[in-house]
Amino acid sequence: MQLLVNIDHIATLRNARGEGYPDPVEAAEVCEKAGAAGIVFHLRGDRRHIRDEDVYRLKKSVKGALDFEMAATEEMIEICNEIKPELCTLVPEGREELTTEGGLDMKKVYDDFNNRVFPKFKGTGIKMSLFLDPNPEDIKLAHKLGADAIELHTGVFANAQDEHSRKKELIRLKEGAELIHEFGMTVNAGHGLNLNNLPLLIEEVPHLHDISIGHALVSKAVFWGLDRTVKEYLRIMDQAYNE
Ligand SMILES: CC(=O)[C@@H](O)[C@H](O)COP(=O)(O)O
Ligand SMILES: NCC(=O)COP(=O)(O)O
Repeated sequence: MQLLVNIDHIATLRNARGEGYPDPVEAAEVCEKAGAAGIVFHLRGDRRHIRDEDVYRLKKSVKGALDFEMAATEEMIEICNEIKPELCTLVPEGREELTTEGGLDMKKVYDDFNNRVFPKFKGTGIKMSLFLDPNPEDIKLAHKLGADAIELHTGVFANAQDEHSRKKELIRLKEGAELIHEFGMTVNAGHGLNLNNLPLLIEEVPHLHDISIGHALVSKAVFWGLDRTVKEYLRIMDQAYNE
């Protein structure tokens, strides 16, 4: 299991004043030095945070895993194929949304992904991941499509308002992870994770590989600094895993 830090919101802060700081590439360097295994970014169609030049600079600078999150548009496919990250995570993207609101609906996207999207990545060496809710039907279709990995959407678990709904979603995530693993795909997870909910996820959900965390980690770093914050995430991941 490894921590990948999403640096989108370093760019949000930079863009708020149109200055060149804080620099997401410098943030990525600090996170890797603190022990993160890699970096995640979401290049959105509206470029609200990460911009094209960040992506090219990240490609040059990041030493560990690079996870390129994107909508499956022709524009993004072209940039991703040029960058050749280790992992490409396809996510649904709504222009008006504040953040990604759910996983891909595989029934809706299957034909398009099968006929248009996946063929464009064939032979590139880029591993393909799909951002999904823990629905068995979606996971089965992702396997049929030939995905290498599934990133389980942990937002419902993270935002659960009461113990009952949190436990219910944890069971779905656990069963989802087991199914993904049975199919031989890598189990990744992310969205809305923080220092409070992460230990429970790790204790209950098996086979986790990449855990990607952005907004809460960057927010905590405003007070603690990135180095201390990344090290604290790594410490609690280690503790929860070994409990
Ligand atoms: C796929 C996912 O859960 C998040 O990485 C999300 O795509 C991040 O996007 P924002 O950073 O714009 O919220
Ligand atoms: N894929 C999830 C991610 O990169 C970070 O999501 P969040 O922690 O910003 O919600």
